[in-house]
Amino acid sequence: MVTFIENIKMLNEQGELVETTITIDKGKIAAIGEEKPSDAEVIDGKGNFVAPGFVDVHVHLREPGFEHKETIATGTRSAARGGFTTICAMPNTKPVPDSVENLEYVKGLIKKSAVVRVLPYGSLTVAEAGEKRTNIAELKAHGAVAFSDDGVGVQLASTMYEQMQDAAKIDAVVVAHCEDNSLIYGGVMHEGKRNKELGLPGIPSVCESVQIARDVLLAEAAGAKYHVCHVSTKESVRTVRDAKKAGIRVTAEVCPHHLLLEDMDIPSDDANWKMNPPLRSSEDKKALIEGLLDGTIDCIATDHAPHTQEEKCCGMVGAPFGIVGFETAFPLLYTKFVEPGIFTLKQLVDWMTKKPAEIFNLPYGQIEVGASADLTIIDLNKEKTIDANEFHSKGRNTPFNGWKAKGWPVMTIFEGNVVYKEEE
Ligand SMILES: NC(=O)N[C@@H](CC(=O)O)C(=O)O
Ligand SMILES: [Zn+2]
Repeated sequence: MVTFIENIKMLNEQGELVETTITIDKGKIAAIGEEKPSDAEVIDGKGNFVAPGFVDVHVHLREPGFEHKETIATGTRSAARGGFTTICAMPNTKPVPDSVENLEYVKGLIKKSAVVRVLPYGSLTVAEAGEKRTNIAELKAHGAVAFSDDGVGVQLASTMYEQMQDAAKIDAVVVAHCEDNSLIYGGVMHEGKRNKELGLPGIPSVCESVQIARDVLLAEAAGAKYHVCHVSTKESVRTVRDAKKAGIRVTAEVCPHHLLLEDMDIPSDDANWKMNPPLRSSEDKKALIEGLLDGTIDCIATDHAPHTQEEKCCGMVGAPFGIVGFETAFPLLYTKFVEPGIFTLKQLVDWMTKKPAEIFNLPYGQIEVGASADLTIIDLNKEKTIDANEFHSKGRNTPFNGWKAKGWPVMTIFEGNVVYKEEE
């Protein structure tokens, strides 16, 4: 069946919005800017903006093992509502995809219930325990998109180095949650001014940056492609910038919440403000924005990390780290950065589509003839108050509840099929 989207605007290379049409045939983009084929089913774009389906390289779907927090079905419906059509699932599940058998099991679950494309990570170590190395060549051959022990840092330099050496041989990307366990000090938020006011234990910035510094040197020695998860501090940005200047193959992501919030915004001992890495200082936030703008940071990833309300009920100490992200990412970033002219619309869209796809060598994130028909239609003028109770995710854990934002996805198309449509 042929689908024809009319009355739609897309970004051109110059970053201007131009009116166009998109013809979809057998799940692929068949034509851009052409006339309606006679037999086509028509979607009225209502003058809205069409972006490539968003690509998120850092998400937690919780299944298998933690279905009380999220399932592949709810997580991917949440992704679709946020405009995401390709998401890379972190391996901190039970079991961890650390063997071909476990990876195949996870792939089977994805096949059964995902409504958007889910690309699973393989872990770097068995059970993400940091000790025994996984066979990444074998995992890559069975479809692991990249390799990470996200949720924890790889503590031993030798483990990281040896995995990077193996990754370099097969051109796989090593993706790191950077956190030195000896520098966490039982912290639940950033070590600065606000944690003292709230009487809560702090995590110093150096806990992150020291491991990035180690890893970029290991990546240089191994000749590996290395990607840093959720960069949160100014020292981390500087370290990545210096490493890039030195020719090291490093890329980095930043999360919406680290661009939008800082530790002083935390209103009280409320676990909906607890995530790892934590919200840092206002100088850190500024450095992250500068890092994106000067190309030090390559892309935006949500780190969608659902937890139950019971787990998040009773203050930060004892609650798990993490906040949900899919259903608020684009409108918040559009409202706070594109509307005031800090980012252009093209920059924001590229950081959420083309750029992450490039890092992981994925053939997605661009609207072009022959590509998978993964599209997000966005009403840039629509304003709405964020209501966590409306989320398609099981998670309600967000610090953005009650925020007003503009630029809401109204329809998400994955492989030519509508997987999300806003209720009118
Ligand atoms: N980011 C978080 O605060 N939590 C993530 C783990 C992670 O991404 O490090 C989770 O799995 O809950
Ligand atoms: Zn992490």
